[in-house]
Amino acid sequence: MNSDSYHLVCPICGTRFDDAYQLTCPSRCNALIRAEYSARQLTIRDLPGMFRYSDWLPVKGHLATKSAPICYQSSGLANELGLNNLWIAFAGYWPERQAYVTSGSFKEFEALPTMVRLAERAKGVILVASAGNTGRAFAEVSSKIAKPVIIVVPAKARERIWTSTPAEHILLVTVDGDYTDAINLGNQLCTLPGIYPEGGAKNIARRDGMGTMMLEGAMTIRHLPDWYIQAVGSGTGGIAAWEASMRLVADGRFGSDLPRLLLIQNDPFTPMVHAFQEGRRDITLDDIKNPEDAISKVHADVLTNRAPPYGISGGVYDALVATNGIMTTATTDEAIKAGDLFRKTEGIDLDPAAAVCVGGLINAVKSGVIKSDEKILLAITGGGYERIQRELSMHIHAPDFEVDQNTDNEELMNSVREWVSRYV
Ligand SMILES: Cc1ncc(COP(=O)(O)O)c(C=O)c1O
Repeated sequence: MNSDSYHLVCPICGTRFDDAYQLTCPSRCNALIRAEYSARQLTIRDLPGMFRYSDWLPVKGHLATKSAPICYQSSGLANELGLNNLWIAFAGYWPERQAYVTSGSFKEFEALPTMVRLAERAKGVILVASAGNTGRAFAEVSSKIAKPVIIVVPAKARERIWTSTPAEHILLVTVDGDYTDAINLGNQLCTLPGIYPEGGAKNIARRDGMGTMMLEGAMTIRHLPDWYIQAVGSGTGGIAAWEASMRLVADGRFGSDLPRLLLIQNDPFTPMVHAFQEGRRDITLDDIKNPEDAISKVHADVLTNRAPPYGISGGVYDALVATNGIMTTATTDEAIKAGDLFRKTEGIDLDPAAAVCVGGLINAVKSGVIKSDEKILLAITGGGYERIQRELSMHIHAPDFEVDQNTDNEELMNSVREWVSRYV
C-alpha cells in the first residue's frame, strides 16, 4: 500500500483531504468522516491477521498479529432455531477455529489499525476511555508492540485490563464512577499536549477495523448476507458494517443489496431502541430514564454508552435508515439463556455483549422478523474467555492512578504530562 491508497472525505460537504489523523471534517461539518480507498475491489493480501484486509484499512504498514475475525456456517444453533442460513462471525479466542483474538473481543480489530494509523500519521500517545473491553484491546496491542497507551476505566472495570504478555507502556487511570465518568476524565486528559483521543466512532481506523467482521462474512459466504446482527452500545460496529457493505456492493462480486442491520440493546438500557422506534434522529433525556438504575440491571455493561454516535450524519440512525434496519432488545434473563444455548450448541462461552446479540436473534426469530431461509451474519463480538484463562497468561495491570472525589486534579494532570513526555 502506498501513501495514496486512500483519502478522507466528509459525507456532508464532500471535502477530500489527506490523512493527518483527523477525526472530524476540516470545515467542521457534524459528520463522521470516511476513508475512500483507491482499491475498488478487495484483494486479500498476504499479511498477518486482520491486515489481510489492508486494502480497506487506513494504514500503510501492518503489525505481526494472528488476530482476525473468522466466519463459519452454524449447524448447532441454526438447527435449534430452525435457521437454514446462519453464519457466525466470531471475534475471540477459539484455536480450533483459528480464532486468536487474545484480548477476547472485536475491540482488538479497532485497536490494531488505530495504533498503526496514529504511529504513521502523528506523533503522540493515544488515550482510550473504556468500560473495559476496548481498554483491554488497546492494552494488548500496546503490550505486543511496545507503544504507549493511556487507558481510563471505571474503578469496577479495573480487573478487565489484563494482557497476555507483560505490558510496560500502559498508564492505567481508574475513575470512581461509570463509563460516562471515564469518558469525561479522558476528555480532560486529552487537553494535555501530545495526547490523542482514540476518537471512538469518529476514528476511521476503528470503524474500518470493525468492518472486517462484515468483510470476513461476505468472503466466507461469497455474498453479502441479508442481515447483520450485533449487540450495540455506541453502535460503531453497526455503522462499520454498513460502510463495509457499501464497499462490497461497489466491489461488484457480492451482490447489490445492503444487508439489513438488526442492532440490539440490553433492556433496560435501550436509548437508541426508543429513539429509533419512534423515528427520531435525536436521543432525549426521556430515552435514558434512571440511567444508574438501568445500568445496574444489564448483563453487558459495555453496552451502556449514554452518548452514542446516533444522530450525527453518517451515524447509527443513518445506517439503520439506509439499510432498512431495525433496533430491538434482549433482557438480561434472555441474554443469559441465549449465552448458555450458544455454549451448548456451538461449544464456546460468550462475552455478555455477544450473549445479548444471540438473545436478540432469538427474539427476532420468534417474532417472525427473521425468516428461516434468510442469510444471517451473526456478529459474535467476544468470547472464548474460559480458554484464555486456561491457556494464556493474564497479566492484570494495577492502576497507576485511582481518581475519586479527593484526587488533586492538578497533580494528576502534571503526572500524566510527565509520563507522556517520555514518549513525545
Ligand atoms: C464484546 C462487545 N460487543 C459489542 C460491543 C458494542 O460495540 P459497539 O456498539 O461499539 O459497536 C462492545 C462494546 O464495548 C463489546 O465490548
